[in-house]
Amino acid sequence: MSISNTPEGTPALSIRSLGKRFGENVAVNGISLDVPAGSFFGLVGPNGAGKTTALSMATGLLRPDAGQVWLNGIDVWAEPLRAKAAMGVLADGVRLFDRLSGRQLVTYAGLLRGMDRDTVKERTDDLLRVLDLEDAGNKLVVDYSAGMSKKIALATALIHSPRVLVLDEPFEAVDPVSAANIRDILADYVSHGGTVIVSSHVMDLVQRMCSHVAVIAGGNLLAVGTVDEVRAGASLEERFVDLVGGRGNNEGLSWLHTS
Ligand SMILES: Nc1ncnc2c1ncn2[C@@H]1O[C@H](COP(=O)(O)OP(=O)(O)OP(=O)(O)O)[C@@H](O)[C@H]1O
Repeated sequence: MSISNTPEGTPALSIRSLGKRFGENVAVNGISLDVPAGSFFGLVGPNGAGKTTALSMATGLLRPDAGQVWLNGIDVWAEPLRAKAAMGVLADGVRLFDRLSGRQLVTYAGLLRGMDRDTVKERTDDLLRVLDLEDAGNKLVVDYSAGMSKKIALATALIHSPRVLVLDEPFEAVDPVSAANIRDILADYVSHGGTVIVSSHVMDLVQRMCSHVAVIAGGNLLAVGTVDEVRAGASLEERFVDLVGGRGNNEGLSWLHTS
């Protein structure tokens, strides 16, 4: 089955009983969920919830202890090359080849994907322009700010025009103008048939941007569905706090009071 022959209705991403533990610590506790093709899917959860671990397993970066993952119906761990050809990944905490310039890094990502040089050059120019990195294109990535690094990593995830984008915290450290540009790019991508899976801590952003959302905490899936289903009349932030708990732990820092 080729990617273009993916049967109608096949989820962009299917996860079944996915689990990972680090020593005694269960990071992801047998999660199952489907990400509908063409959706803008948010993954939210408190710090340490298991988001990065789950996304790393879903994208073939971290081997699961248990469970299975299919991307467009392709088993990610059985057929990694085919699955990875269909995805663009912005991973959290993965080091970039930072002795390359931004332009070289994006070019390298395109060539690695088997694209021809002219197309790579054209798309690299486009990506540097829309991500406001034209001036920094010839600077080494090691000298980039956190937000610039995030944007150039996003460019490497987009260059081959993947069917599914998996983005771990794409807005972290990114300035508001660039964030708005990235949102526009992603919304346009989804409106033309792409699927975006994005983890974020910014509930307001997820509520405005995403069609679907999953809430995880302590490695467990607490809620999943359309954003309207999950928020059930409240704001996503209120619903998140209800589901996850943890408010009211801020008593007892009287030593912090300066008057
Ligand atoms: N390589 C690792 N070795 C040991 N423990 C790990 C490792 N990676 C993650 N963990 C643990 O697994 C749990 C889930 O971490 P993970 O990074 O997936 O959470 P997260 O939801 O992405 O958090 P955040 O929002 O803070 O980025 C945490 O308890 C974390 O300490």
